[in-house]
Amino acid sequence: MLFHVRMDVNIPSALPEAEAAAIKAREKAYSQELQSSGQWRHLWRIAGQYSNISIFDTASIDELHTLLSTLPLFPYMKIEVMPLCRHPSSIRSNDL
Ligand SMILES: O=C(O)CC1=CCC(=O)O1
Repeated sequence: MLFHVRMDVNIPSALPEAEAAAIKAREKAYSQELQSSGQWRHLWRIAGQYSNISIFDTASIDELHTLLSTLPLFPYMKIEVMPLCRHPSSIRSNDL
Protein backbone atom coordinates (compact mmCIF):
# COMPACT_ATOMS: atom_id res chain seq x y z
CA MET A 1 0.00 0.00 0.00
CA LEU A 2 1.30 3.41 -0.97
CA PHE A 3 1.01 6.52 1.18
CA HIS A 4 1.89 10.14 0.50
CA VAL A 5 3.17 11.53 3.80
CA ARG A 6 4.00 15.11 4.70
CA MET A 7 6.11 15.73 7.79
CA ASP A 8 6.53 19.21 9.26
CA VAL A 9 9.33 19.28 11.80
CA ASN A 10 9.21 21.65 14.76
CA ILE A 11 11.96 21.11 17.31
CA PRO A 12 11.44 23.37 20.32
CA SER A 13 14.24 25.90 20.78
CA ALA A 14 14.40 24.83 24.47
CA LEU A 15 15.73 21.40 23.46
CA PRO A 16 19.53 21.41 23.99
CA GLU A 17 21.40 21.49 20.67
CA ALA A 18 23.34 18.27 21.36
CA GLU A 19 20.10 16.40 22.12
CA ALA A 20 18.48 17.72 18.92
CA ALA A 21 21.56 16.68 16.91
CA ALA A 22 21.45 13.16 18.40
CA ILE A 23 17.74 12.79 17.57
CA LYS A 24 18.37 13.97 13.98
CA ALA A 25 21.25 11.49 13.61
CA ARG A 26 18.99 8.63 14.80
CA GLU A 27 16.23 9.82 12.45
CA LYS A 28 18.67 9.81 9.52
CA ALA A 29 19.95 6.30 10.29
CA TYR A 30 16.43 4.87 10.74
CA SER A 31 15.09 6.59 7.62
CA GLN A 32 18.00 5.21 5.59
CA GLU A 33 17.27 1.69 6.90
CA LEU A 34 13.64 2.07 5.82
CA GLN A 35 14.70 3.46 2.43
CA SER A 36 17.00 0.47 1.94
CA SER A 37 14.20 -1.94 2.84
CA GLY A 38 11.89 -0.26 0.29
CA GLN A 39 9.29 0.81 2.89
CA TRP A 40 10.30 4.49 2.54
CA ARG A 41 10.32 4.85 -1.26
CA HIS A 42 10.85 8.58 -1.68
CA LEU A 43 12.08 11.36 0.57
CA TRP A 44 11.98 14.93 -0.67
CA ARG A 45 12.65 18.22 1.10
CA ILE A 46 9.97 20.89 0.57
CA ALA A 47 12.06 23.83 -0.63
CA GLY A 48 12.35 26.56 1.97
CA GLN A 49 10.66 24.60 4.77
CA TYR A 50 11.75 22.20 7.50
CA SER A 51 9.32 19.70 6.00
CA ASN A 52 9.43 16.69 3.75
CA ILE A 53 7.20 14.86 1.32
CA SER A 54 7.64 11.12 1.41
CA ILE A 55 6.16 8.07 -0.25
CA PHE A 56 5.85 5.00 1.97
CA ASP A 57 5.10 1.48 0.79
CA THR A 58 3.84 -0.67 3.64
CA ALA A 59 1.78 -3.85 3.95
CA SER A 60 -0.93 -2.13 6.00
CA ILE A 61 -2.00 1.14 7.60
CA ASP A 62 -1.03 -0.33 10.97
CA GLU A 63 2.51 -0.95 9.69
CA LEU A 64 2.70 2.63 8.42
CA HIS A 65 1.53 3.90 11.80
CA THR A 66 4.15 1.82 13.59
CA LEU A 67 6.92 3.13 11.31
CA LEU A 68 5.86 6.75 11.66
CA SER A 69 5.27 6.64 15.39
CA THR A 70 8.69 5.11 16.05
CA LEU A 71 10.58 7.80 14.13
CA PRO A 72 12.95 9.56 16.55
CA LEU A 73 11.56 12.94 15.45
CA PHE A 74 7.93 11.77 15.86
CA PRO A 75 7.30 13.85 19.02
CA TYR A 76 8.42 16.95 17.10
CA MET A 77 6.52 16.47 13.85
CA LYS A 78 3.07 17.16 12.49
CA ILE A 79 2.33 14.33 10.07
CA GLU A 80 -0.32 14.16 7.36
CA VAL A 81 -1.02 10.90 5.54
CA MET A 82 -2.81 10.42 2.23
CA PRO A 83 -3.49 6.86 1.08
CA LEU A 84 -2.81 6.37 -2.64
CA CYS A 85 -4.31 4.05 -5.22
CA ARG A 86 -3.74 3.64 -8.93
CA HIS A 87 -5.03 6.29 -11.29
CA PRO A 88 -6.79 4.66 -14.26
CA SER A 89 -4.92 6.97 -16.68
CA SER A 90 -1.47 6.23 -15.29
CA ILE A 91 0.90 4.75 -17.88
CA ARG A 92 3.20 3.41 -15.15
CA SER A 93 1.87 -0.12 -14.89
CA ASN A 94 4.76 -1.19 -12.67
CA ASP A 95 4.18 1.61 -10.14
CA LEU A 96 1.95 -0.14 -7.63
O1 LIG B 1 14.31 16.55 8.05
C1 LIG B 1 13.18 16.00 7.94
O2 LIG B 1 12.37 16.32 7.06
C2 LIG B 1 12.81 14.87 8.85
C3 LIG B 1 13.53 13.67 8.43
C4 LIG B 1 13.04 12.59 7.83
C5 LIG B 1 14.10 11.66 7.58
C6 LIG B 1 15.24 12.39 8.12
O3 LIG B 1 16.41 12.02 8.16
O4 LIG B 1 14.86 13.60 8.61
